[in-house]
Parts: sequence; C-alpha cells; structure tokens
Amino acid sequence: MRARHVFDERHVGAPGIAHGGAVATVLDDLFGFLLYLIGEPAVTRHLEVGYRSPVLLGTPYLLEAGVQRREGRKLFVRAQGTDEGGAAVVEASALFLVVGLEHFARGGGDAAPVAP
Ligand SMILES: CCCCC/C=C\C/C=C\C/C=C\C/C=C\CCCC(=O)SCCNC(=O)CCNC(=O)[C@H](O)C(C)(C)COP(=O)(O)OP(=O)(O)OC[C@H]1O[C@@H](n2cnc3c(N)ncnc32)[C@H](O)[C@@H]1OP(=O)(O)O
Repeated sequence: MRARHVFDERHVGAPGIAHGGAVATVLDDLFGFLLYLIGEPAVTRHLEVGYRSPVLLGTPYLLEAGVQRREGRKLFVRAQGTDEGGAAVVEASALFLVVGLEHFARGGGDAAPVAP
C-alpha cells in the first residue's frame, strides 16, 4: 500500500522537524489502514521505528507498507518513508494481532464523541 503524507506545524518537534511520536503515529495508522484494506481486524502489539533522517514539515513523503509474513493470528508488517529524491528517511516494523470485533467494543465504541 502507498500513501503520500505531509507533516505540518501541528506535528512540530524541533523547529521545522516533525516530532518522532507524530511520525510513529502516522506509521502505526498506515499499518492499521493496510490491515483494514486486507480485511483483517488487527491491533498493534509491537511497533519499532527507525529514524534515519529528520522528517521535515511541509515536505511530501511517500509511505509504503506491506505484510511481510503471517504466523496464525500474528501479522508482521513493514513500512518505509522516502523523500521525493527516493532517500529513505524512516522505516518501521510491527507485529499486529488479529482480534475479534468484540475487542473494539471494550472502549465503549458507541459512546458519543467528547465535546471539545
Ligand atoms: C475489516 C473490518 C474491521 C472492522 C473493525 C471494526 C471496528 C474497528 C473500529 C475502529 C478501528 C479504527 C481505527 C483503528 C485506528 C488505528 C489502528 C492503528 C493501530 C492501533 O493503534 S491499535 C491500538 C494499540 N494497540 C492495542 O491497544 C493493543 C493492546 N493489546 C492487546 O489488546 C493485547 O495484547 C492483544 C489482544 C493484541 C493480544 O493479547 P493476547 O493476550 O491475546 O496475546 P499476547 O499479548 O500474549 O501476545 C500475542 C503473541 O505475540 C507474541 N509477541 C509479543 N510481542 C512480540 C514481539 N515483539 N515479537 C514477536 N512476537 C511477539 C507473543 O509471544 C504471543 O505469541 P503466542 O501467541 O505464540 O504465545
């Protein structure tokens, strides 16, 4: 799966650079969306992120993610982010566990959104 992403001032860490936690969130969400597309309800059990170069705000990055292998309910996934020159700036690997739909009900999923 491929996506294009641009971080902005909402994600700032050091001036002009995306916060590492924001980068990890995007990669985790990319994996979540990948597995949603595949049709497997799964959640993150383990996530590892390698930060090779600063991720700059206002700069488009190509994100690519795929399933590396499956062992029963365990899905091992990998992703990388590259800049427009094709240089890898970030990479991630994760273990997702396939869960039943009842997993998502534990948070009270039908509760009304919290008012701002
Ligand atoms: C297609 C239709 C989908 C419809 C979905 C419907 C509704 C969904 C609604 C909304 C979803 C919307 C948005 C989702 C948004 C973003 C998704 C992004 C992803 C996330 O934001 S998601 C949140 C963060 N996530 C969690 O909130 C998980 C908390 N957690 C748990 O809920 C439990 O942890 C659970 C259930 C996962 C497993 O629990 P458990 O007790 O069954 O299993 P356990 O933890 O013991 O580990 C299992 C096996 O992994 C092995 N293992 C562990 N670490 C390893 C490592 N590093 N390397 C190799 N193996 C490893 C162990 O060794 C063991 O292996 P073995 O089974 O062989 O012994």
